[in-house]
Amino acid sequence: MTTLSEKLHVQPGETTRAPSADLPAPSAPVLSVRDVRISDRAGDREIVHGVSFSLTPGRAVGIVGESGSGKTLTCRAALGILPAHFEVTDGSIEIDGRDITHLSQTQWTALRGATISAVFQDPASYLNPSIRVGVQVAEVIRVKKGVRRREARRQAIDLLRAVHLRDPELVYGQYSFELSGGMLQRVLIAAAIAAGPRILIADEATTALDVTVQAEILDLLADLREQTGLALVVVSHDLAVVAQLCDEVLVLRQGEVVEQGPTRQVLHDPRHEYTRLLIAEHEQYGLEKFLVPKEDA
Ligand SMILES: Nc1ncnc2c1ncn2[C@@H]1O[C@H](COP(=O)(O)OP(=O)(O)OP(=O)(O)O)[C@@H](O)[C@H]1O
Repeated sequence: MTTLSEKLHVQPGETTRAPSADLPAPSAPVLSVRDVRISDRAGDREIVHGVSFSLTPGRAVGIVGESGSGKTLTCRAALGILPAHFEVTDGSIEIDGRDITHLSQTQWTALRGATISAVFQDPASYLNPSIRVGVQVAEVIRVKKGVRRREARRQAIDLLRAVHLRDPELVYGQYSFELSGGMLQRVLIAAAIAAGPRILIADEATTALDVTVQAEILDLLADLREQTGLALVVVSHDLAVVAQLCDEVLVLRQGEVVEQGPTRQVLHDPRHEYTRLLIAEHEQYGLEKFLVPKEDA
């Protein structure tokens, strides 16, 4: 069975980022996506028709749009894990100023996890049901940081505490079936931030959770962003999630960015008919409670 390290695409040799004179200034973008186009070679069709955004540390960008609009493919391109026969056919993706669209698998292993990481929907599917969850997080730490098992265990417990799991020692020894969906997503977030990435992609990470737990996970992501300068890419079909977390939003429809701008501006004063439609659909879920009136913003 594949391990959590493999599922998170973590390879030995990835190390936690150490401060370096080579690092760009804190305000320089950690992620720049410029006019990225993604095609399906098998079907000979372009799926994503030019997406651009830029993310500096501690900022959050949201990508919203209907199912199949290309949100996940855009994220997978930034993670270097596009499905077979998909490729970036135009544009560029830079992480820390380095173009990553043509990296080899080996070059990717030095970057992924330690610089850019991700959490997806359905956290249970990323965990092995027959191994204690804490051991799986510790294994990610051991592989990434090359530390001994005892130290990896200590750091795993610290991380479980950092993602606000009550009684992290107890959780460390539990199996995935003993934990709720919200707890499992916290465990996955702990694993995703284990090597101190600068960018975290949260792709429908709260979609399967009930509203209260979803709010707690969103608070956790907001805390991480504030306290560690983590930059977030938040993919959601739920505008309320994006309204709560993101500074900027991109509205995707059929692979096309139909609207993009500061979240409040786009959600208060949508220019595109499709954005208006999305907002109308979400009003019943209480979107307005996340939107501070413009004059108070
Ligand atoms: N592994 C794959 N194999 C074949 N086609 C795919 C694959 N992944 C995505 N696609 C196609 O690419 C298009 C964009 O998919 P993507 O997953 O990026 O959409 P999305 O906006 O994230 O949708 P959802 O909200 O349903 O996840 C889809 O229409 C789908 O047909």
